[in-house]
Amino acid sequence: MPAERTVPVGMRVRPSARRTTVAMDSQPRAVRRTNPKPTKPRMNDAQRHAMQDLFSLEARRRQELGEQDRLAHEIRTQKSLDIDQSIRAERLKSQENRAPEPSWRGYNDYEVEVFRAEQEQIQRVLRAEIVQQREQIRLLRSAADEHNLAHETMVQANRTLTAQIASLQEQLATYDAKTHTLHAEVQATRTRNAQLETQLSEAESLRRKLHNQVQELRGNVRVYVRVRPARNDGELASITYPDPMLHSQIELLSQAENAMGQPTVRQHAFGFDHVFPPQATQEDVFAEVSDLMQSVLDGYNTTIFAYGQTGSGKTHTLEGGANTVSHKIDTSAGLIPRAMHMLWDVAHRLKTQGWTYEFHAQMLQIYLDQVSDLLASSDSSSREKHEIRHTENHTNVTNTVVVPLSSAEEVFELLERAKKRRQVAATLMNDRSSRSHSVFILRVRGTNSVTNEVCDATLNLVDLAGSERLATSGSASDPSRLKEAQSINKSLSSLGDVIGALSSNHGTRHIPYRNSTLTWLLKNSLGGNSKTLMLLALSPLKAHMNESLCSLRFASKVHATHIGSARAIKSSTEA
Ligand SMILES: Nc1ncnc2c1ncn2[C@@H]1O[C@H](COP(=O)(O)OP(=O)(O)OP(=O)(O)O)[C@@H](O)[C@H]1O
Repeated sequence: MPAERTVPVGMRVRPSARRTTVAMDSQPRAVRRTNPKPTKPRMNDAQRHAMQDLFSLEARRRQELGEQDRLAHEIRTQKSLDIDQSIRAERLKSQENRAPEPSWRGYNDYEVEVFRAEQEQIQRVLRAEIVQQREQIRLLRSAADEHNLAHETMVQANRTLTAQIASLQEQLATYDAKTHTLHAEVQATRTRNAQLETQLSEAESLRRKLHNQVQELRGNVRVYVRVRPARNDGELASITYPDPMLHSQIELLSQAENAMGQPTVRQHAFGFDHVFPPQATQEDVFAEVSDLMQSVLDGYNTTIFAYGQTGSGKTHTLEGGANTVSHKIDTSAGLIPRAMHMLWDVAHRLKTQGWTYEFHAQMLQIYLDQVSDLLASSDSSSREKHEIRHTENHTNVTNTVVVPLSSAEEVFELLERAKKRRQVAATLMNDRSSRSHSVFILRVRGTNSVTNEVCDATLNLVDLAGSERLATSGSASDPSRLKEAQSINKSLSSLGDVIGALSSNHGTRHIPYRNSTLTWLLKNSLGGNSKTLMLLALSPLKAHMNESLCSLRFASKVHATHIGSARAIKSSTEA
């Protein structure tokens, strides 16, 4: 195996390696010089292989080093080429810009200068970018802050609204529950009210029924008292109504003197079927009278007479402020128009049970004890003589106008016609005082096509002349007024006599109906076969206290009268 080794082409041998080679070469020569031919050391195969590996490793290492040197050389070469190229480019650029020639200090300085300039330029650009970025970051942060703040506010507002919604929902639920409870309560109250109304209505019907029974047992004379409201026309009397629930009592306090001549107060208490205080309306009064209208359709003769001193409200109660324009019932309408409307209404309802009713009206006046016809023409009235005739159940007055009525409204025209003919004269107590008795007579005939029943009844509504005494009315000084007052008082006292006789009559005693035209006309209405209502009108004034007491005493007498039980007048069309 040779001691020299071959170096690959292009591979530079390092000095150390060369030295090693020299040492290796010199040593064997010296050995060769000093020693006789040495015996070749023998290497075994393993050593030989190790050596071969060593050599091949060394060869590879050297090859790699040479390769690295070659690459480094190429890079340097390339770099110097690049620098030359950039120098040429810079020269061209400077020539183009006519910039002063750079002060050359060699390639390295120039390279450093260019590099520094580039770096400074890059730094400037980067700094500017940094500044821009910072500004953008600052703006973004500020926007983010604002956004965060707005978000926070919205979150807060949202939280508040959510809380409010929850609270409102809670309130709503409470209200719902309350409403539900209230609905249930209202429903229960309505049911209870309906029950109470039914009970009340039943109780009212029972009350009226029992009341009618009591009236029939008492002989069918009812007495109602009505005190008219004050009209600023004087000092008020002391009048009280002790039983506001039953409305049946009235008490008056009067000034008097005792035996010693000292002033004392006297109490006068009266009881009637009903007492209406001044605040009672026309409707209230009619409500207590309306059952009598049903009695008329059932065939009972019925008489209502208004009694009381002048100006106490008799005409107002019976006729009221009749609405002559529309002929409708308004609040001031009195008993007569209301009664007519009710009769027509009930008659209309009874049609379904086969009843057909006919109505005929008359209006008479008794003035100076003479009957006259308020519906007759003015000429005939003065000439005609009227005679009162009684059959068993009915009373007829000859030569009087009987008007068939086809509607309730027609009665307003009759009242107007009658009012014009009624004798009205001025007195000291009432400047439109009615100096005559007026009688509205309604004949009712009902026939039933199913049962063939016939009902005949008469309704008398009597507006009596003022009951005042001669001294207080001022009639004494005027002969014609005196004659009127005497006639009025005579007929009213005859009425009292008849009622007195009826109350003490047991079927044997003579009843003085003929003592006055008034009592004779009302014979069938007072005699026991009819229902009678006396409506006493009272003045509320202290100045009329004595007249009021007289009227109350007379009404008490009537109230105490028993004149038998009324019976309906019924027959059959088949008879
Ligand atoms: N209840 C009342 N409400 C309102 N005003 C009333 C009432 N009663 C009577 N008046 C009024 O009192 C006045 C006299 O009443 P009215 O003419 O009815 O008395 P009278 O008793 O009929 O009198 P006379 O016997 O003189 O005819 C009238 O103006 C009437 O309107």
